[in-house]
Parts: sequence; structure tokens; C-alpha cells
Amino acid sequence: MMLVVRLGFLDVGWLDVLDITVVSVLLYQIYNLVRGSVASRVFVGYLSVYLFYLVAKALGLHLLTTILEYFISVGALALIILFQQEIRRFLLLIGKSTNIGNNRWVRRWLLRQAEQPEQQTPLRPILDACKVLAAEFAGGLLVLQRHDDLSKVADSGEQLDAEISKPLLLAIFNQYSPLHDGAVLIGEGRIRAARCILPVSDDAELPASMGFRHRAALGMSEASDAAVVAISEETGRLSLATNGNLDVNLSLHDLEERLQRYLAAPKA
Ligand SMILES: Nc1ncnc2c1ncn2[C@@H]1O[C@H](COP(=O)(O)OP(=O)(O)OP(=O)(O)O)[C@@H](O)[C@H]1O
Repeated sequence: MMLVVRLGFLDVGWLDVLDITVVSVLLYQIYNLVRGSVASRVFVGYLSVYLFYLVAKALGLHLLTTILEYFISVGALALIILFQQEIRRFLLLIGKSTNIGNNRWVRRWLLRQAEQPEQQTPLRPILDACKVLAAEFAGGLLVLQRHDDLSKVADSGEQLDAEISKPLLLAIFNQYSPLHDGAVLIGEGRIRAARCILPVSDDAELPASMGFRHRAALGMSEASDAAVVAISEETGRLSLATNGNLDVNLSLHDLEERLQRYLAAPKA
């Protein structure tokens, strides 16, 4: 192995540098995922036990080492159960950034699919409906699909495939409508479905005042590249979730600008 430096008795090669860099990046990502949650304390506790185990092993304390070994192997299983939400988020993050089937060039050159002209979603009727829903404190949740496939979300609700219109959106979110609960999915220039169930975010930093509508908006934006508009039933406030960020209390003008910018941005 090619040497980079020799530190006394320690030879450091390029592979060691690569190894340490990859482990550091992974540990940093894990820290980011568990930061602020109860799981972070469990994680630190587990690491402490592991360090204690290494010390006991180095000192040759056989009985203690055996007990800690059992504890650590059972603990690994417990960690998977405790961290299931974080592991899911981590895998979703990887899946999102390596979703090659969604990549334009892969689709075009490898899968030999003809490039479909993207259907533009008309924003005007959506914004007009949001304005009324906000003014009337009716509440609403609208998912605006971009490139990611949201068939599962569509399947969770009632299929519509209707033209996007302000009166139809208002009719859906009318409190007496059987479709008003859940989210409306808008994609490919159509209202695809209503009454859809969205994944709920478990972000510990979201204020307690935010209920499940806003958690669902954030969750959907964490799991896909969709833009999600939430209209609060309690306050009439407009919020927009994109890429795992929730912008709250937006004016209609701000919402329009952000939506236009986000939907027009090229695919990451
Ligand atoms: N996971 C979800 N998927 C789709 N819709 C949801 C989900 N969770 C909540 N909703 C919708 O949000 C509505 C309101 O939920 P909740 O009152 O908990 O949210 P909130 O954020 O406090 O909203 P508001 O500010 O409007 O009161 C529900 O009746 C439902 O229609």
C-alpha cells in the first residue's frame, strides 16, 4: 500500500485516508439524521458502551468483554427497531438521489424512451382556489407533482383525472364534500386524485403548533420532489413545502413566486 505519512509506529496509506473520510461522512450523515431526536441520545449511549467494550477488550478483562459483546449484539437489533424512522429517511434520501430511472439522460439513452413533452401545470386556478380557501379558513392540502412518480400517493385516494379548475378545487375542499379530507394530487396538467394520504414527517424541529396537515406537507416534500401547499384551517395561513423545507405564513404573491421558481427549475 502506498504510504502517505508515517506517524511513529503508525503507517498511514491512501486507503486509510479514504476509509476515514468515508466513515466520517457516514457518521456525519447519521448525526444529521438523528440530531434533536430521542434516538440521538440512544445512539450516543450505544457508542459509549462500544467504546467501553473496546477499552475492556484492550485491558484483557475477559468476563466484562463477554458480557458487553452480548449486550452490543442484542443492542444492534434494538437499534434497528429504535431507528426505523431514521433508517427509512436515510434510505429514502439515497433512493431519491440515485433514482436513475427518473433521470432524463438515462431515460433517453439507456431506456430508449422518447422524451415526453412535460405537461405544464396551470398555476392560476390553483392559486385562485388557495386564495379563497385561505380567506374562508376552509383548509387544504395540494401536492404539485414534478418529476418523481407519485402513483402510490394517487392510489391511496380517489382517482379523478380532471381538468384543473378553481371551482372544482373549491368543491373538493368544501367541508361537506366526501373528498375534502386528505390531499389533492395535481400532476401532468390534471387533478389526478383527491383524498390522498401523504407520508407524515417526524421532524422534531417542527413547532408543536403545526398539526398533521403541515407534517404531511413536509413529509411529502421529504419523500419526493413535489411541491406541497398547505392551507391552515385554523389560521388561513398558506405554507409551501419543498425539498424537506416548510415555508410558513406566505402571502399569495410569495407563494406564486416560489411555486413558479420551483416548478420551473431544472431537475436536480
Ligand atoms: N397524512 C396525511 N395525509 C393527508 N392529509 C392529511 C394527513 N394528515 C392530516 N391531513 C389532513 O389535514 C387535516 C387537518 O389535520 P390537523 O388539524 O392535524 O392539521 P393542522 O396542521 O393542525 O391543520 P390546521 O392548521 O388546518 O388546523 C386532516 O383533517 C386531513 O384532511
